Amino acid sequence: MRILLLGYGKMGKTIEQIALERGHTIAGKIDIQNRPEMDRLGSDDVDVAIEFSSPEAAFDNITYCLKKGWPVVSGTTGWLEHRSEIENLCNEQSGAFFYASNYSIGVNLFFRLNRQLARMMNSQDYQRSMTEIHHIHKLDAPSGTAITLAEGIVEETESLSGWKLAPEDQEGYLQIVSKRIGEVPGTHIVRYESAVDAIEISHTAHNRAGFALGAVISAEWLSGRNGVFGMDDLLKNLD
Ligand SMILES: NC(=O)C1=CN([C@@H]2O[C@H](COP(=O)(O)OP(=O)(O)OC[C@H]3O[C@@H](n4cnc5c(N)ncnc54)[C@H](OP(=O)(O)O)[C@@H]3O)[C@@H](O)[C@H]2O)C=CC1
Ligand SMILES: O=C(O)C1=N[C@H](C(=O)O)C[C@H](O)C1
Repeated sequence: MRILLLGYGKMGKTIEQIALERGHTIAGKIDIQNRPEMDRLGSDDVDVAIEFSSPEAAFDNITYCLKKGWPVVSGTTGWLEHRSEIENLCNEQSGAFFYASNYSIGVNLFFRLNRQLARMMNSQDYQRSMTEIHHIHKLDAPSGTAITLAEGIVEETESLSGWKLAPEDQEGYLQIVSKRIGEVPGTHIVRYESAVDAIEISHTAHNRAGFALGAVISAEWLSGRNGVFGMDDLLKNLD
């Protein structure tokens, strides 16, 4: 496939390496400096755009691609208040849009484990909390992955009605603590604490290769499909 890399930072570069290893070609590498280069690419020059840019840029980038008729795989976090607008545009254009807050297969297994544990703990008297740790360059907090985990816990827990980012803390809300340390690629910890014991589950990314591989596999999977998709569609047969 001819892949347009929209956002050529830490993720864009890792995706390029994995895409080339899997036999794909790169139709363009776009970042903030050379964005006008996209205008020179025609509808037929790109098979799929993989978009990992910034919270401020994602909405315009995805809109641009869908209007151009390019299928889009996006992993940018921190812009999801506009998600339904993008999904509507995709459907209006009969386009293809794939989104995941985290493309790592391990994290998507962790999402399922998290939900199952939350369901088991629903009627148990434990204090629930979450910590996410990322590198100091990250622009958004909490991480998109932490939000997905929190949504899973809130949906499975009758006593919770939402989440709050620390230092905000309110009864009936799951507190998420965001830490920014060095070059940490991404760690998520869910903790249940009682007077007598604690249960903790965690996922630790050792590098960005798992995210990038998942994004390239998603782009391959999206080929020939129209509609709005996510990792649950791709991993349907994983149960
Ligand atoms: N879903 C997932 O699995 C994962 C998601 N992410 C998310 O992906 C996003 C990118 O992460 P990462 O690669 O680490 O970040 P980087 O800051 O390393 O890279 C972002 C890139 O986007 C470019 N960019 C900024 N604005 C625009 C624009 N308007 N048009 C085109 N390109 C633009 C930047 O250009 P310049 O350098 O010139 O500013 C930079 O090259 C983040 O939101 C992050 O949370 C990250 C890892 C995994
Ligand atoms: O910015 C990052 O680096 C990451 N962002 C994603 C998120 O916000 O969850 C995924 C991963 O944790 C790395």
